[in-house]
Parts: sequence; C-alpha cells; structure tokens
Amino acid sequence: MTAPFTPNILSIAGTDPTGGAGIQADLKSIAAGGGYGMAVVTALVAQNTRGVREVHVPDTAFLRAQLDAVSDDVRIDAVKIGMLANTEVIETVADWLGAVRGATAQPSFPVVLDPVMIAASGDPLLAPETIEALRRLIPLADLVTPNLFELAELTGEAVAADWAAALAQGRRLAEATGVRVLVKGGHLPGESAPDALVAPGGEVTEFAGSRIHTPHTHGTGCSLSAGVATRIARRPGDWAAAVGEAKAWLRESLAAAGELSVGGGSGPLNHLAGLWLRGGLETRPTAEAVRETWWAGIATVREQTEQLGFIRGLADGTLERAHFLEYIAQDSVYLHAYARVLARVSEIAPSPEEQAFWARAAHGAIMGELELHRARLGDDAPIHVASAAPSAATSGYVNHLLAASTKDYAEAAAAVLPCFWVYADLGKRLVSGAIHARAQQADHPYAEWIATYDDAGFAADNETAIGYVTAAAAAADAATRERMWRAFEVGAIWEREFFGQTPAG
Ligand SMILES: Nc1ncnc2c1ncn2[C@@H]1O[C@H](COP(=O)(O)OP(=O)(O)O)[C@@H](O)[C@H]1O
Ligand SMILES: Cc1ncc(COP(=O)(O)OP(=O)(O)O)c(N)n1
Repeated sequence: MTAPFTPNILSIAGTDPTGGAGIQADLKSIAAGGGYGMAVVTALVAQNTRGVREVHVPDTAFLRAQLDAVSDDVRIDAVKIGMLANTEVIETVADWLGAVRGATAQPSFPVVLDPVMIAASGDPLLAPETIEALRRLIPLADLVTPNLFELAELTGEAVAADWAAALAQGRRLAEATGVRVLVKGGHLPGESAPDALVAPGGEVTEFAGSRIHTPHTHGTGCSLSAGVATRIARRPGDWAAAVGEAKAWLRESLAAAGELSVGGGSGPLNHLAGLWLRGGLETRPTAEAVRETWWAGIATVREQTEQLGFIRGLADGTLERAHFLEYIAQDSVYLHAYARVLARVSEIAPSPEEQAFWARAAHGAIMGELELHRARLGDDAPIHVASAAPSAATSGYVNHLLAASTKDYAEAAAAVLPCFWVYADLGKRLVSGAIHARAQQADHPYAEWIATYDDAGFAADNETAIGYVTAAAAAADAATRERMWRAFEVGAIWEREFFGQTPAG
C-alpha cells in the first residue's frame, strides 16, 4: 500500500488564543483535510468568542525570519494567507512570496488569500488605510476568498444585498485583478448559504448550501480558505473540486459546532467532528507493535516452559525414554485436532493467501508431523502409545483451540499462533544449545529428534503466521484485539502445560 501524499500547507495569519479562528483554526482545518500544517504568525490577537481585545503586531523583520525559516527548509505545497494587520506586514509577505515562489529550491505553489478585514464581532483586523496594499497583493494569489463586506471593500462598492449582486461584484473583482474569486454567501439573509467560484473570464461555478442554524460560526472564513488550500495541493489545478470538498467538510463541522462548549459568544467550528465520528478516537498499534507486546506478554510463560523438567531433560539428554514416548503419543493426539482447527482457520480466512497458508499448515500438521511421530515411536513403543487417549493437558489445549475456532478468524488464528511461535522459538533455542550445550552433541540420545526443530520451512511458516495474525490484530478494533490477545496468551499457557504433562515435569 502506498502512503497517501500529505501536502505541506503554510498558514500565514494572526492568532486566536481560543482556537476558533486564525492560525489555530487553520491548523485544524489543514489536518482535517489531510495536510501537514505549518504556521507563520503575522499578529498576536487577544480575542475570544465574544470579540477582539488587543492586537500586537511583531516587528516585520521577525515575520520575514519566520517565513524564511519555513521556506529555507520545507517544501511548501500551498499557502493560505489570512490576517495581515497593516501595510508593512502585507509588503513583507509579498516580498517573501516574490523571492521564494518558483525559485529552484521552492517550486511554484498555489496561494489562497483570505482578505481578512474585520472579525464577526465587528472588530477591525486590518488597518483601514491598508486596503490599497491588500488590493496590490491580490494578483500574487491564485484564489481570493472575501466575505460580502470584504468584497465590497475590495471593489469599493456598497455591500451586496443579495446573491446576484454578490456574484456581479465577484465578477468585477476577478476581472480587475485577473484572480479567481470565491464569493461567500455566509452573511446573506435567508435560508441559503451559497458560495461561488468566479473565474477572471467571468465563468461561475456555484456551490449551493442551505443555512445551518447555529450561532457558532466563528472562524468559518479562516477554516474554509485553509481547507481549500489543503485540497488544491492534493489535487493541483482542480479549484472546483477543492472548494466543493472544503465546503462539504466545513458544513459537517459547522453542523457539529454545537457539540462543543467553547466560550460564551459565537463559538468555533467542530473541525474534527466528522473524522472522530467516522474514525473514532482509538489509536491502533502497528503489526510490529502487536508482535512486540504479545511476545513480551508471554515472557514469563515462555521462561516457565523452558524451565520444565521435560525441556531441560530433552536438552541435556537425561529425559527418560518412557516420558519422551508419552509426550510423542500426546503430541499425535493433539496434532489430529490441531490440523482440524487449522483447516477451520483456513475456511474462515479473509484472503485467498491466508486461506492457502492455513490449509497448507493443516496439511503439514496431519501428514508431515504424524509421519514423523510414527517413525519416532520406534519398535520399543508400547502399543497403547500409538492409540493414546487424550490427557488432561491435551484435552484442555484442544478444547481451547476448538472453542476459538467457533469464533471469528481473528480469535481462531490468534489461538493457533503459540503452537507455531512458542514451538519454533523453543526449537531454535534447543538446537542452538542455548538451553543446554549437550543438545548440540552428535551422540545426544535425542539428537535425531532435536534436529527436526532445525527446519527452515517451519521457521518461514512461523514468520508468515505471526505476520498474518499480528496484521489482523493491528487492523482490529480494541475489543477484538483484546480477545485475540487472550486467545494467544491462553494458547501459550496450554503450550507450557502440554510440554509439562509427563512425569518429567
Ligand atoms: N450558517 C451557515 N450555514 C451554512 N454555511 C455557512 C453559514 N455561515 C457561513 N457559512 C459558510 O461558511 C463559509 C464562510 O463564509 P462567510 O461566513 O461568508 O465568511 P467569513 O467567515 O469570512 O465572514 C462559506 O462557505 C459560507 O457559505
Ligand atoms: C486572527 C484572526 N484572523 C481572522 C479572523 C476572522 O476570522 P473569520 O474566519 O472571518 O471568522 P470570524 O472571526 O469573522 O467569525 C479572526 N477573528 N482572527
């Protein structure tokens, strides 16, 4: 699976410490649209949901330093410009755009300009004498997104009283500047809140929308423009799609604004409501993390298994043959049932690859292993060994597997995994002499049996089984993952009980 393209989106705007407008809103909007958000602050605004209290505009040399810090290091895929406060700020941003956009280090990127002038509360966010400088900035943008008041200021006309008048003003602005205009109808009276893209040639693409009845519209313009910048970076050139998708997202965020409880005035959008609804809040581990956690989770059981008299005796060669044969007999009984469970796992596997893998494992268990065991029993095996009744440990283990196999694929596959993983690990440690050096000597009484653990094919199958089960666990919801872990853990405990069932302990 290829990773989705995550565009780097830079917001150049003022702040809102309550998080509803300005840079704080932009970053949420960018994240909600699938972008990586970056922010250069033009002005620090002491505001909340009720209004603006104070504005502090830092030295523009520092503004330029922030802009350069970003462009000297990071590929910029789109820029959204919001509050610019005064002429000096506008000119600093214009100079920086002229210097970096299209330069070798920074290929051209789209610019969305939200010509912020006043907050919804009526407080000014741009010095009035600055309108002319803002008009000069527009040709550097690819899209300008004025609300009705800003449109009127930029065209030098009265505020449009209806949608037709707003569109006509938008056409005049687009023609005069040569830049496409997004005319926004959020401040229109009535039941509709339409928007329209107006191209410099006069072509209009309308985006209808009914009015959402909520007082919480703080930061809609900021959020929409940042959302369009994010989407145009993902789909270069398709402005209609970028606006359409951003508006759809804005509408669901506006509709969910009432779920928040932020301030006593006009509250913010619920920027991530749609994502939370569809994706939830749960963090899912990677398959690698599941592998690590589960293996560590059965560390004590694995250690106890390795300390069993049976395993120590098998390693150092002191295991009594009668106990060995008893184990082999129970293993044969177990493998009959295990093969059936593996066949069931294959039957309910979600992909043909997994289906084939588990079916092959079932075949291996019933054929290869049983043949091996028959051969291992030898002439001295008492008759009853070949047709042994299941012991308590064997029955317990088999019942656990059978019960899991009546559940879903996730739980069934997790239950059968310890028989791959614990067995393969124990075998590797036995063969390598890690449990006892004697296990590596050719005259070891169980040398031939120990050698069977050193099987590259089984080691590869073990990795495949771990891969399928941990991937299923990583993709599962928390409750299913917990059931899988329990099935796996209990399976590992039964592995220990199974190895420890002979009088060797
Ligand atoms: N009550 C509302 N219902 C539906 N959409 C709205 C509402 N208020 C604003 N919008 C939408 O929010 C976006 C911003 O519009 P607007 O409020 O006009 O700009 P600004 O926030 O810059 O003043 C537009 O897409 C507009 O259609
Ligand atoms: C720092 C800052 N920038 C812009 C605005 C205006 O945001 P807008 O999206 O137009 O929403 P309202 O505030 O008008 O509801 C702002 N308030 N602060």
